[in-house]
Amino acid sequence: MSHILALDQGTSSSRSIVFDERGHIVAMAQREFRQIYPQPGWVEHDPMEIWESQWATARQALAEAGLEARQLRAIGITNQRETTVVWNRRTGEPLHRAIVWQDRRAEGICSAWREAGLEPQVRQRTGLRLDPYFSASKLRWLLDHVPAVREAATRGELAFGTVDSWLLWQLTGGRVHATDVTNASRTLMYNLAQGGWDEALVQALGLPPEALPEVHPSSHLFGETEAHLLGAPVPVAGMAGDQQAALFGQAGFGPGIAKNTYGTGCFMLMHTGGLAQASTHGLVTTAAAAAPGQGPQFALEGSVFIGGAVVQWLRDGLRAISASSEVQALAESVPDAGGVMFVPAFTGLGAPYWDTEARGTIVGLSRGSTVAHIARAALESIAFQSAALLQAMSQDVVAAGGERVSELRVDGGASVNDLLMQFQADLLGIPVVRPAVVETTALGAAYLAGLATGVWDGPEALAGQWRVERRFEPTLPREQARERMARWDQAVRQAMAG
Ligand SMILES: Nc1ncnc2c1ncn2[C@@H]1O[C@H](COP(=O)(O)OP(=O)(O)O)[C@@H](O)[C@H]1O
Ligand SMILES: O=P(O)(O)OC[C@H](O)CO
Repeated sequence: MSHILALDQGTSSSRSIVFDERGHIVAMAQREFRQIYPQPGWVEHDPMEIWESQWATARQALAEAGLEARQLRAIGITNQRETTVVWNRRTGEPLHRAIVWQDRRAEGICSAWREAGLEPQVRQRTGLRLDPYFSASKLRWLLDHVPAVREAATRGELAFGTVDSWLLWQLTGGRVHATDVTNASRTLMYNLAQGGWDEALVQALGLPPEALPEVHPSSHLFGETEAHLLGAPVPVAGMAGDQQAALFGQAGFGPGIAKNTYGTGCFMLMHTGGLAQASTHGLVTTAAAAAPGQGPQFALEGSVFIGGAVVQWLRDGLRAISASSEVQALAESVPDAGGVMFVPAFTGLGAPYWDTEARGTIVGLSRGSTVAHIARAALESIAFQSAALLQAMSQDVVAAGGERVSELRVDGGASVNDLLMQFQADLLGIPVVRPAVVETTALGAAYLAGLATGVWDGPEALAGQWRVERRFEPTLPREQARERMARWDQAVRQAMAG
């Protein structure tokens, strides 16, 4: 039996999972690490904590699987995307804490770029928008504010990377500085149509091209780990950003397949095949992970900043529940939200609205409203935001003469909530499908690594491994679903107004 180790470096924890060749989980280890909030709107991680927590879970998962490193066929890496790490390529020393994707400090840099008229070329070349979410503005902030970063750049010693590159650098003992197309496509510097760093754009953004990693396909032999780290060298043969890896792990290998991950935020991706389709409805275009021989693949993506995090707010902010798992029972204790609408725009609104100024809003309260109605409205807000993404995707797809999505594949921590999944199906009017293996992110990374090392011949062999655990069929009449969406849109307008 062949085994693959997937390293899943997420925003709040590092996880390592050993899979066998049937895609079954053999062992898993997880470790949380520090979230650092130096100022409101800023979020940082310590790059050494990222690496050490990841390395520790890799050793632990191997031990729990009862395997030695030499018995592994390959390692696949998947990671929180956009998060920006800078280090000295001569000494290997990090030059600053990692600036996390959620961090909004580069807003001023983005507005200056917008004022300089860069937005149209950024959109056209990278498929993204000028938003501090993406890496380039974070790198520029580091160059502008941290003398050590600027000096390293002047000496040609600066290395920039997203978290995949940083882990690969550590795993290979500083021998390999590389990334994959999916991570590169989240930096604002990658040219989707040409496939590679966009030198003219990198120059226009005032960034040093020699600091960038080499870009390779996601299923590729990136390098071998240093023998002493795990006990034997192991090929690193797959790398992808976590949302693209999840699409791959959901057997999203070709056009028309859509998945939504319900974690802290929600990330919906729809595969568009070999076509890098531009969105005219507030989504971004991104590289999808591809199997060897498939050629470049793309997806439309929408990100919701506050998804499952609204349940954390019910727990920690409102103290309405003491554990996230209690939210379903509280919400089900009332037949509906009683007219309450909750827009959790705590940090502004992401796709498809893109409004940094919007703030959390609860409307429709009456004398009869209780905390149960608010909890129900909070859960519903996750589904409303996701429905707005799917609506935008359908509009884009139909405008390009394509087919609407026929079902939504789901995963992530909040996808265990049956009430939420049923409401999602009701709003969308299409089935919502939850697979048996919900660790789709790590599975996708394992698939990419296994495909590059001959564990599987091609995506056809993997499509057969995808199994449905539960299918939620829509039951709400479409007219009622439309009315509810209209009320949601109205509540969003109120959140955006103030
Ligand atoms: N039963 C539940 N119902 C709704 N949300 C839940 C439930 N259990 C966990 N969550 C939410 O899921 C999120 C965690 O999901 P996870 O996929 O681990 O997130 P991440 O990868 O972003 O850290 C948290 O925001 C939590 O509030
Ligand atoms: O680490 P996660 O699962 O919260 O995912 C973060 C995303 O990749 C950010 O774009």
